[in-house]
Amino acid sequence: MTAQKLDGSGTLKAIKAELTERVAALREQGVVPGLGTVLVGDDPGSHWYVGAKHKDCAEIGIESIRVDLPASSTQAEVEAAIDELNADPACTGFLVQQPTGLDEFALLSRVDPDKDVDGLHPVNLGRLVLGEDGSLPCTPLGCIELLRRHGIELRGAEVVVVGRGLTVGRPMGLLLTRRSENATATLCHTGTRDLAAHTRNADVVVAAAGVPGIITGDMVKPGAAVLDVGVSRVDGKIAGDVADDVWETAGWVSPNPGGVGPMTRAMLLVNVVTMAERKLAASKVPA
Ligand SMILES: Nc1nc2c(c(=O)[nH]1)N[C@@H](CN(C=O)c1ccc(C(=O)N[C@@H](CCC(=O)O)C(=O)O)cc1)CN2
Repeated sequence: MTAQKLDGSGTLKAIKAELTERVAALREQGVVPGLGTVLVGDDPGSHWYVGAKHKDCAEIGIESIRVDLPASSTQAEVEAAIDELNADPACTGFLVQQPTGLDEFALLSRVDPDKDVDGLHPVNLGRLVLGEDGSLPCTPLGCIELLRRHGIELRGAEVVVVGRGLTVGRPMGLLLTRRSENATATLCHTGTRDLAAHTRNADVVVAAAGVPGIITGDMVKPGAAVLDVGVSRVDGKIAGDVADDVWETAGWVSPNPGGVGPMTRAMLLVNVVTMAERKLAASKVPA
């Protein structure tokens, strides 16, 4: 048996087509959505990601505000760039591309929560815990949307998330256990005694440990869906958390590249457009 592909690249294309219509409707009402990015340093991967985000925006009618700063930038200089985007009315929302090599929590916390397109500001993570409206973190949201668009049922499913990082693992557990998803989520991490015992029982495995090949075929229930979130570089090539033999056991696998990465970009676009729509709706409410 060979697993079917959870096609992130194709899904990104479909989502862009849908968003193009929503952006056109906003523009007709005089609202031009704008995405800002702050990029620090010369990391080629980060440059590629930021370039791809702005290319996506251009394709669907979102304006771009790109702030690229040298690797020598201080915390204060990056915070000044954040303050400018917070105050810029042309910027619907923005993100600071990670990693920056600086105090990332301080940078994240400085972003206006209502302009936080990454959904990682402490206020937005709090809103997620409380079930209030706010931006949702792009990578875990992208995983859920990828499953939904391939007809994979989450309601009542056993989902094992491997990794407890702030950008994927922790918010993933919160998203999966919302009433709208109604999955049972288990968060595994380096302190988990028997990882395979958990993953073998899972209908869905989300591998976000950043350890190349940590999930092998013998650790997966036949027919399960396996999402490969980990991104490591081995000999200059992307290496995911999912070993090749998983394709022989699983029912569905997200390739890497071509799976969760493009979905992260798709959800970023969704967040920008949703923010612009919310601001427009709020401006119409009589005082
Ligand atoms: N502020 C943020 N920084 C980072 C985030 C984030 O969500 N917000 N996530 C990652 C990088 N990332 C988004 O910024 C990201 C990762 C991967 C992709 C993607 O489309 N990847 C392609 C392959 C690209 C390649 O060949 O290198 C794929 O998977 O097909 C987009 C965005 C860390 N930083």
